[in-house]
Amino acid sequence: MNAQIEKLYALAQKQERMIIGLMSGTSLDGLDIALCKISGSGNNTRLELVDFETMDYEPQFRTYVREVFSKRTIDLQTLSGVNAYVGIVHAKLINQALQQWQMDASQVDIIASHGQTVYHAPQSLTHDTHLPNSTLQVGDGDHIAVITGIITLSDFRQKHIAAGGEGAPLAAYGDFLLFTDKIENRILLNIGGISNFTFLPHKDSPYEAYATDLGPGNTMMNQYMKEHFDEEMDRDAHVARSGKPDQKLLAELSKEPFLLLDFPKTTGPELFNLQYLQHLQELSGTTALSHEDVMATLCHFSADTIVAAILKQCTDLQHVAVYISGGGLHNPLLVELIKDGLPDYKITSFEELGLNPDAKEACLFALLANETLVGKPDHVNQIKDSPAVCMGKISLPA
Ligand SMILES: Nc1ncnc2c1ncn2[C@@H]1O[C@H](COP(=O)(O)OP(=O)(O)OP(=O)(O)O)[C@@H](O)[C@H]1O
Ligand SMILES: CC(=O)N[C@H]1[C@@H]2OC[C@@H](O2)[C@@H](O)[C@@H]1O[C@H](C)C(=O)O
Repeated sequence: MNAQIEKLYALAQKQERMIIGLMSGTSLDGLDIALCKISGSGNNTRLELVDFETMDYEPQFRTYVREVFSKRTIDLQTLSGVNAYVGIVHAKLINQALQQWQMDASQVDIIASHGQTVYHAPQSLTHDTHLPNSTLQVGDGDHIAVITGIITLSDFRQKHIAAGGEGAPLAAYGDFLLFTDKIENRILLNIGGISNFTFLPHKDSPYEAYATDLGPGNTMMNQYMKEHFDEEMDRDAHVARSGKPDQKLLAELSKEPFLLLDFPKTTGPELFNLQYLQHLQELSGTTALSHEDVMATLCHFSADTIVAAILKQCTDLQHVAVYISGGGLHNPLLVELIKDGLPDYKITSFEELGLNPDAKEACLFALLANETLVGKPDHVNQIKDSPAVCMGKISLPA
């Protein structure tokens, strides 16, 4: 037997595994690296976050990725290069993190790599019924396996689509197994570039768990800050706080058909971007707004979308608690507006559930890899409209 396959077989039989989960989101700020100790599988999964680091990207990384990021027309040579380049950069950052943690690659069993989404194209975006739902993550797993010397699982979203999903959000799989409660109906709200939530009804509830994207989280605010202030983000909402939301633009933004679709659904910056904003400013006669007022409007738009979605899911439920993770948790205005819109619900940081909110998504991929190695697809057969499958492709270091 190939020694690497033998190793994989042995890993699947261990009591517990050290798995590195990786996530790189739309904001392109850095690579989230979560070192997780995982035992069991399914409802018996135990996940301990041993170490976590966000390794910052060099500006050159952002420049290369932005050349192909959520654009309909790109240079194929660049895409091909970026696929390998992202894998190589991620592998080197893992090696650096291991050095920082004074660990040897031999102490890590598996790497679970999300890669970098460069295009997400559900049919709700393309309106093309001949082409299937599709999504593209770059950062090839073979490069990661060869450079780190660690068996790598990657490209998790393709199986989800192959089995009938949209390739996202995958959060429900981990959230359902780790955070379902006996009494509380939980909303695990993640505010990344795009906002999404997992609805976790309490254990005896007749309702089903599911995860759905909601709309923009930080992405439009980030894009606007980059374009007009040459900043990666509106740190602590200074700019948005100094402006006033414009009701005409807000009303135009709120007409977006995606917002009216039933849950679950998915989206990305392919829809919510600056060209889209410009178009709606023209439609609403608000092109003369100050940059500060546009930022205030975008922050309100993200908050309103999130509040409306939570109310839509939870209005008839009791014991609802909302746990927030993702970078949006650090935007004080956004969180304030969400709290104002949901005065009757418990709203708190996801940290209360015992896991670092910034590490949540990277941990998810570690858990998904663990399920692929030792779980069973029917561990997750109670998630609405999401196929019960194990995900990820296997790359061997040699
Ligand atoms: N102090 C802060 N003030 C305002 N916004 C912040 C702050 N800290 C983080 N953010 C926002 O959070 C973003 C990073 O969030 P996160 O890491 O969850 O995004 P992501 O991983 O790129 O998202 P996704 O996984 O959805 O693509 C930043 O780009 C910024 O918009
Ligand atoms: C296609 C893609 O990369 N989607 C991401 C993105 O970032 C947030 C939201 O949009 C979510 O749908 C998803 O990531 C998380 C980890 C998920 O799949 O649950």
